[in-house]
Amino acid sequence: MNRSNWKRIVVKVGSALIAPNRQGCSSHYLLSIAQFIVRCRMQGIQVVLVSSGSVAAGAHIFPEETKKNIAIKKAMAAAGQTEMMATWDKLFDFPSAQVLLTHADLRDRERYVSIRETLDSLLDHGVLPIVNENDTVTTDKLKVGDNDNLSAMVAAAADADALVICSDVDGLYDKNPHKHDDAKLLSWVDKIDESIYAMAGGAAEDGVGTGGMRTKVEAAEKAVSHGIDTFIINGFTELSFNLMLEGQNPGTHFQAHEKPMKENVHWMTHTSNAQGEVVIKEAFSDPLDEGVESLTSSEILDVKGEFSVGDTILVRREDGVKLAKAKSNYSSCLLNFIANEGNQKFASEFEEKTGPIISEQHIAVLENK
Ligand SMILES: Nc1ncnc2c1ncn2[C@@H]1O[C@H](COP(=O)(O)OP(=O)(O)O)[C@@H](O)[C@H]1O
Ligand SMILES: N[C@@H](CCC(=O)OP(=O)(O)O)C(=O)O
Repeated sequence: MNRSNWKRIVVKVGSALIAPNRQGCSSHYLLSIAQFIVRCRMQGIQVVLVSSGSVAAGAHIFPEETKKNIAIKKAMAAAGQTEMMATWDKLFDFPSAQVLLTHADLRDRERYVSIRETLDSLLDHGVLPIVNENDTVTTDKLKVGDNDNLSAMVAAAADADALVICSDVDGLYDKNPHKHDDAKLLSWVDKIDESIYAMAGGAAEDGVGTGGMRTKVEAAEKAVSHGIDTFIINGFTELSFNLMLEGQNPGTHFQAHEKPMKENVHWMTHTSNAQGEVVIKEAFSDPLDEGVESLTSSEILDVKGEFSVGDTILVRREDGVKLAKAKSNYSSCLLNFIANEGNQKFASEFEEKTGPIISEQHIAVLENK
């Protein structure tokens, strides 16, 4: 494991580590993680901490029967966030900073750049950013939903060299080690495909956490395509961190792509959320790779969702294959109007003046065609 080029890393810590019995936060398992962070900083490696645990920390404040209510769950998070931050802050003799984000922040290009600038400022002044999802304001449309994927988006925004995801198992196994005694640890993954996802299974089963091994693989896929080495390690054992500091891999190492995606293409592919989609004629799809100006309203069969100029949309082929994600230069309302066959004369003149439907500067052609 080549750790020599690490200048900045992101460490993700799940609920089970910071609120192990869901009766508030405990630093019991955090001491070795805090020591790892301190020793990284002493070696000149900047660290961003992504910490779950606010919901788990706040859970005991609310009656058991109310905990399924989403508004109560958000209140739990708000109440627990203070305790989560305080639990971490008292372990360090340097300042920490609360960074609360939603997916709405990360998928907005202007805010994404602003987040990067703030993280750079904090890190350059020796402050430890402690990132969590801003559960108080999230909705189904605005949230990332799990801190595994959030940590990968933060690692991309921070342009980190490595992402270390702390789990309650040693890493990714070929099947769930809690259900199969013969499960074998994968110490190295150089290609994340359906076979890897099949090993990870479904969503988390522990209640207050929201990740699971699948979201960790999703996070790894996002990070490695940005050129970020990703590790899943056992956060409960000090040995994991000692081995990491010695340049050894204690868990599962997902190899960073040698040729990472261009930054804006990665953002469009893995962070930006499509607010709607256009369905195009099957016969058309090939020239999409030859230039976006060839996509005109005459090729559009359907416009789905409501979106504005500048929003990200999905370009889907008639047979359902996702072709690209791109910034739309037209609103859904206008596209519906010009895609209507009765308006073709107006449409061609309008498009001639206004320009291509999707932006050539902000497009990610999707590989899973
Ligand atoms: N193939 C697998 N390898 C490792 N863990 C797996 C696998 N499939 C499912 N799991 C489950 O995923 C859990 C780890 O994810 P999660 O529940 O989010 O906990 P944490 O966030 O604390 O790591 C493991 O405890 C295990 O029960
Ligand atoms: N914002 C939430 C994150 C929940 C979450 O992702 O939990 P986990 O799967 O344990 O990392 C919280 O602080 O509880």
